[in-house]
Amino acid sequence: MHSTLSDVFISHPIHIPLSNLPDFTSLRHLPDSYTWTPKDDLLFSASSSDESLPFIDLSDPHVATRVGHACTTWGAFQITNHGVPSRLLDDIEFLTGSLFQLPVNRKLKAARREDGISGYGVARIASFFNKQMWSEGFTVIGSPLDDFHKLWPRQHLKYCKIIQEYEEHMQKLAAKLMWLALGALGVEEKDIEWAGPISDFQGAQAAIQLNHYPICPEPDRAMGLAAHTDSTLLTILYQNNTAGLQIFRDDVGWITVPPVPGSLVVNVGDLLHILTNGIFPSVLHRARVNHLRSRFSMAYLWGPPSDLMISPLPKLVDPLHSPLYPSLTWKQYLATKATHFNQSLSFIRNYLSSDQIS
Ligand SMILES: C=C1C[C@]23C[C@@]1(O)CC[C@H]2[C@@]12CCC[C@@](C)(C(=O)O1)[C@H]2[C@@H]3C(=O)O
Ligand SMILES: O=C(O)CCC(=O)C(=O)O
Ligand SMILES: [Fe+2]
Repeated sequence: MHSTLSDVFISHPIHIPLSNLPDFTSLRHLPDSYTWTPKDDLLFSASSSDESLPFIDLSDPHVATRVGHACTTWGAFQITNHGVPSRLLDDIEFLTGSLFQLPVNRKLKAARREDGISGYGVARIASFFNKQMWSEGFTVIGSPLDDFHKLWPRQHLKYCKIIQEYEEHMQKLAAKLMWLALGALGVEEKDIEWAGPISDFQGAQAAIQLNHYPICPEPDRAMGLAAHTDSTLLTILYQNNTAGLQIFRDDVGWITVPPVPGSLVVNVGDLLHILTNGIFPSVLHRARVNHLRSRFSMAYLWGPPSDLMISPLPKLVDPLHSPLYPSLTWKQYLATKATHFNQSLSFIRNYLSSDQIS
C-alpha cells in the first residue's frame, strides 16, 4: 500500500492545547507566557554579525559549485531565477493571508489533531518549550480538500488549485536543487535509484507549512518560531516582505535573511545531512517577530518516500569516512524528532542499528 507521512504521529501524539491561543490583535503587552529569556531557549541570543547568506542566481554558469559551497558552509542559501512564476508566489501569499485572517473559530474547524499531521495549530515544536511562540501555522500534507472545505465552504476549490500548482513547481525545483547540490559532491544520477527512471524524484513526499507571525507589541522579548532544523532533505521557503527569518552558524552567530522580492530561501534539512554523511550541515534557523508588520512564510518541506531507508550515500563513505548514521526512514526520523527534537541527529548517531530507533 502506498504510505504517506499522515500516520506518523499516531504513535507519537503531541499534546499542545489550542484552547489558550491568544487573540494576538488585542494584546498591548506581551503576556508572561509569551515572554522569552535565554533560560527558555539556550539559543535565545540576539543577531550580531554582518555576514550574509549566499545569494545564488540559478542561471549562473557556475551554479553547481556555488550551491555545493553554500550547502557545505552554511547549509542554506537564497535563490533567484528559480523558474517559479511570481504570480504563483503572489497566489500562495494571498492564500496564506486569507487563511489566517479567518475568525479563530473557523480556523479551529480545521485544527490539527494531536495525533495528526495536517491542519491548523501552533508549531509542533511548541511542546519542547515552557514559553509559547508568537505564531500560528497550517500544515498541508496530501490533499487539502477536506480542510479547505471546512475553512472556505464556497471557495475551497480555488485555494486547492493554488496548492496543487505550488506543489508541482516546488517539486520540480527541489529535484533540480538536489542534483545541483549532490552533483557538487560528485554524486551522479545513477547513485540514487529512488530518483526514478528520469531522475525527477517522482516518489518524493512533501508538506507545505504556512506560518503567520502577527504584529507583536514587544518583539525583542518574543519568539515567532524557536530555533530548529527541518527534518527534510531540503526546505524551500518563501517569505513575504517582512524580515524575520534568522539562521545560525557556529562561527558567525545568528544572521537575518532579508526578504528579497521574488527570491526563495533553501535550507538543508537533517535527511540531506545524513545522506551526505555530514558533509552538508542542516541549518539551525528560527523566526523573530515584528512590531509594525505581520509576517507570513510558506515552507515547502521536501523529503524522500516516507518508508524508504535513507543512509549515507556509499559514494561518500570510504575507509577514511565511515558512515556517521544508521539507515532510517523519514517516518522513523520524524518519530525520533517528536521525542528528541534538536538532539535527534546526535541521538541516532549514537545508535548503530536502526532497529533501536522508535
Ligand atoms: C513533515 C514535517 C516536518 C515538520 C513536521 C511535519 O510533520 C510537518 C510540519 C513540519 C514543521 C514546520 C515548522 C517547523 C517544524 C520543526 C515543525 O514543528 O513542523 C517542522 C517539522 C520538521 O521539519 O521537523
Ligand atoms: O518563518 C520562517 O521564516 C521560518 C519557517 C520555518 O522554519 C518552517 O516552517 O520550518
Ligand atoms: Fe524550519
